[in-house]
Amino acid sequence: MPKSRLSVVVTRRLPDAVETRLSELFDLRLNETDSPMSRDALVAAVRDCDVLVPTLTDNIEAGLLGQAGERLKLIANYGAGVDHIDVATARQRGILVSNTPGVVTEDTADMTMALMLAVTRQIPAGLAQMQSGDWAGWQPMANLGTRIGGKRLGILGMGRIGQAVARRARAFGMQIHYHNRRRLRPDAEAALEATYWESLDQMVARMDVISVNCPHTPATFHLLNARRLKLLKPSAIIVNTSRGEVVDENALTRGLRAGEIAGAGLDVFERGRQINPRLRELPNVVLLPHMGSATREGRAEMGEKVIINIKTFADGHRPPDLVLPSML
Ligand SMILES: NC(=O)C1=CN([C@@H]2O[C@H](COP(=O)(O)OP(=O)(O)OC[C@H]3O[C@@H](n4cnc5c(N)ncnc54)[C@H](O)[C@@H]3O)[C@@H](O)[C@H]2O)C=CC1
Ligand SMILES: O=C(O)C(=O)CO
Repeated sequence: MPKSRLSVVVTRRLPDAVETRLSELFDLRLNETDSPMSRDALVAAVRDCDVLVPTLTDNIEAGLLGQAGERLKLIANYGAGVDHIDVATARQRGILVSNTPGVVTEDTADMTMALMLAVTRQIPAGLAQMQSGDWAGWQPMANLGTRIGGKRLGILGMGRIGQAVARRARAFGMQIHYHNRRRLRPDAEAALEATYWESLDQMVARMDVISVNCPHTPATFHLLNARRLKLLKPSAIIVNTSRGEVVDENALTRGLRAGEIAGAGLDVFERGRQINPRLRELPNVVLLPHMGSATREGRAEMGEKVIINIKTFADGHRPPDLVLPSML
């Protein structure tokens, strides 16, 4: 295949095979350091490339897009979430945005279940006993957790990942409930034996576990705010593998400390690495470093999707994973 003249800038290091394939197809520029590009480096990149491949650690905001050169025509995000990209401004400037949905679904749903079990079955506390050598041997009343079988799971955002969580949770014997922007089609709802709640307030008040799986958008920012968090049963736990901004992290921390919420399993945080320090101190909280989709297989497939999106665009067609402002 002849080498396209498209100039592609990738902001972080990607799997070797992905970088190799990109370099075979395009004029590729990599960020050799694998730390997020400085704003100056990003400005230089958008001024002088046809395609930018950012990740969620880049802030592709209106000011940056305002400095983009005429050449920039596609932002092919390496990741499903696009809340770090001003998609509306990109659209106004004639820049397409694509993402990598689907290939992150199953891994992120697996991690959602892992967090749910880690919190309800106190896995970190057990691990700590084994690592410190403090285990006193089996005791009938030690290390008691809560069974998830038979419990009510409320999924906030019943899209790809939400539905994959529902499939897994059903296999664990949980009852599936959900709140979504749009109700699922009756056949999809029936297949998951899922109960739809039009009112998020009513759903959160009745669940044993809440799983946050909607994207971060202006409409979902602090969807679980202080008022809603107060509606939760004191025995309920929250698992968030979507974006930290959907949950008011300070209000969640207060609720956990006050015993108004039983526990939380969090893969994502409202201010990135600036995690509320009080969250770290809580025994009923399991924190992970945004690793929901982090499998070698998934990262390779994300790269393949990026390549397909750029290649399709280079061939004069609409990228298959186009993100439109109306979708957000
Ligand atoms: N922790 C991790 O490593 C990962 C996190 N993610 C996050 O998960 C999010 C969801 O991913 P997918 O399931 O693939 O997306 P999706 O687009 O398939 O599903 C999102 C669902 O949320 C619903 N939704 C949107 N706005 C809503 C609102 N205001 N109220 C109620 N529901 C609303 C949509 O209707 C849709 O059904 C991504 O946007 C990303 O932020 C994705 C991959 C990995
Ligand atoms: O794809 C995403 O949105 C992530 O959060 C990382 O895979």
